[in-house]
Amino acid sequence: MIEVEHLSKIYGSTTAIKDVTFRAEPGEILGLLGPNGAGKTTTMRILAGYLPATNGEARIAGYEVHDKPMAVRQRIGYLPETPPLYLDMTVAGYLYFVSRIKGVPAGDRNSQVDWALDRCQLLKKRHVLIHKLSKGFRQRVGIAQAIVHDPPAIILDEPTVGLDPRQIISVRNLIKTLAENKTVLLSTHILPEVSMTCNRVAIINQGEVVAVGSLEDLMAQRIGGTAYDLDVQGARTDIEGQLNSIGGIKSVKWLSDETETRQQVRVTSGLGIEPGPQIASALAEKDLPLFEMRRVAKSLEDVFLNLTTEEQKPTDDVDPMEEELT
Ligand SMILES: Nc1ncnc2c1ncn2[C@@H]1O[C@H](COP(=O)(O)OP(=O)(O)OP(=O)(O)O)[C@@H](O)[C@H]1O
Repeated sequence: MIEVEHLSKIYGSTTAIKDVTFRAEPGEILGLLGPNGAGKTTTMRILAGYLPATNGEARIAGYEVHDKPMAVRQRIGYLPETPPLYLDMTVAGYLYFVSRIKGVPAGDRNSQVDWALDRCQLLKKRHVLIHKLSKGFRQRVGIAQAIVHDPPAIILDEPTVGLDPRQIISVRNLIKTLAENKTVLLSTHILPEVSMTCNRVAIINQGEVVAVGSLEDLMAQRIGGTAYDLDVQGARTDIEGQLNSIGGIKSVKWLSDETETRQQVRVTSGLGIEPGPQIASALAEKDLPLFEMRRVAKSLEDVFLNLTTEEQKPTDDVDPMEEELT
């Protein structure tokens, strides 16, 4: 339903996005996750037909956004970061106005407005002036204007930014109900938004998509390695020698002072390698007493930091977990 292929946008000397490729299917909420300036808004504006791409293709329901702008506009609903609201209009008046602009036939406008008000739980606010609404309700009006013509694809730029926690929950729930029979693409720079709302994620950094997949897949692919924290007694050279004798160990990092008799050490394995049993037996082989061995869970936050900071790292071999240690 939403397809982006090798999309690039260059503003003067700034490459805002480069070779961006992803797709989202009906019933899916795809999160476009990236830090500020990553290129999320640029990608969405191109998809919504507000901005021409420099290269590549973007299609909505099979229609190329540049070649078929009218067909695309009928099939897409777009909520920009700042919703384009007319504050002196009533909620229903504004939605009626938007439905007219979006080409809803005159005879269908009232029913479409009622439908959008109902979907966004705004029926009780229909006669209220928009400037009297709270930020959360204004965001609902912003979403209602995006869906008033019942498009199959919805694009939401940072839909919960600036809302209080209760409003965030309510807007997230609304987005989930919308996705039951539509395709939703939403951008965010915060990871919890993705884990709470989205089925899949495309992580974008410095204009490039660095990973696409379900959260579970990304966790498995990107952090296939395993880390253990050990509390072991003995000389560092003996401990290190035994740990490095195990195949697939990527790094051995000391967490305690060398002078201590018991050493705290973090051992990290390479992708797809589970070193737990060998660690225990390698240390036992040299009579190095192991007091504690704890598997360190890596979170989605680690994956995000790893993916979005890769270019600033000195080498590819750096353990993503080192960031939390330094
Ligand atoms: N009109 C413009 N002219 C020049 N550079 C621009 C323009 N719009 C965006 N950029 C640059 O393109 C890059 C991507 O910006 P974009 O707004 O798409 O990122 P973003 O991920 O949406 O970030 P944010 O969450 O801060 O809006 C940034 O380096 C930005 O400075």
